[in-house]
Amino acid sequence: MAYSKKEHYDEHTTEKLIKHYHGVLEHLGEDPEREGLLKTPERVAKAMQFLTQGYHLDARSIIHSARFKEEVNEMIIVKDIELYSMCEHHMLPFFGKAHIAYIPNGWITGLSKLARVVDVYSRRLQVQERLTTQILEAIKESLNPLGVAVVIEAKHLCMMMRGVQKQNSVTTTSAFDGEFMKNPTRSEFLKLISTKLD
Ligand SMILES: Nc1nc2c(ncn2[C@@H]2O[C@H](COP(=O)(O)OP(=O)(O)OP(=O)(O)O)[C@@H](O)[C@H]2O)c(=O)[nH]1
Ligand SMILES: [Zn+2]
Repeated sequence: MAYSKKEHYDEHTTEKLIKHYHGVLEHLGEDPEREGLLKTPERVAKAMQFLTQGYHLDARSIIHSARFKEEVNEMIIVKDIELYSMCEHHMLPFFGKAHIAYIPNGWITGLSKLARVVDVYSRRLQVQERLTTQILEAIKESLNPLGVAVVIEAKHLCMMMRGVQKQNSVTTTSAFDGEFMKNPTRSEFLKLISTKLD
């Protein structure tokens, strides 16, 4: 699949979504013809395509586009990668941070590519657990590292704005592979992601 940095708006999809969101506004008791809402179906159609653009991106080709041979055997961590996703149950946002680490085995990748991989899988309808393991699997398959670790901390609007209405709960999910299955390596990673940079 081609890897493009452009926002993805498909004309045909936009036209179809506009009709649906026009209907949604009506069903919610709004007047889609009032001035403030005239362009809303089109705006929402484009916003939703932006927020789900991950379906058109391929994480493995992103990593392969900046994969370098390098004899490094130390843990590489990129932490506090902000993410915005949407829960597949309510189509409401969940947002937070991802922390990624890997121990290379001959190959490294561009640091920004790890953040792009987070976007590839977060810009879809998701559950946080699957998002976490998909990121791990893409790094594992593309770099064949000695170990990979992914931790995601997120707040879910479906638990804040509606439903149980809990404003302060944070969900943490994690996935570990290879060296990170061993306690000392995992502990070092968890310690390093909990320290703050000033
Ligand atoms: N495991 C998991 N659950 C999620 C995630 N995002 C939302 N949920 C949960 O998905 C569940 C869906 O439960 P349902 O009982 O079918 O839906 P609901 O009646 O709207 O549930 P409430 O949110 O409890 O009102 C809820 O418990 C949500 O909190 C996620 O990323 N992972
Ligand atoms: Zn939800």
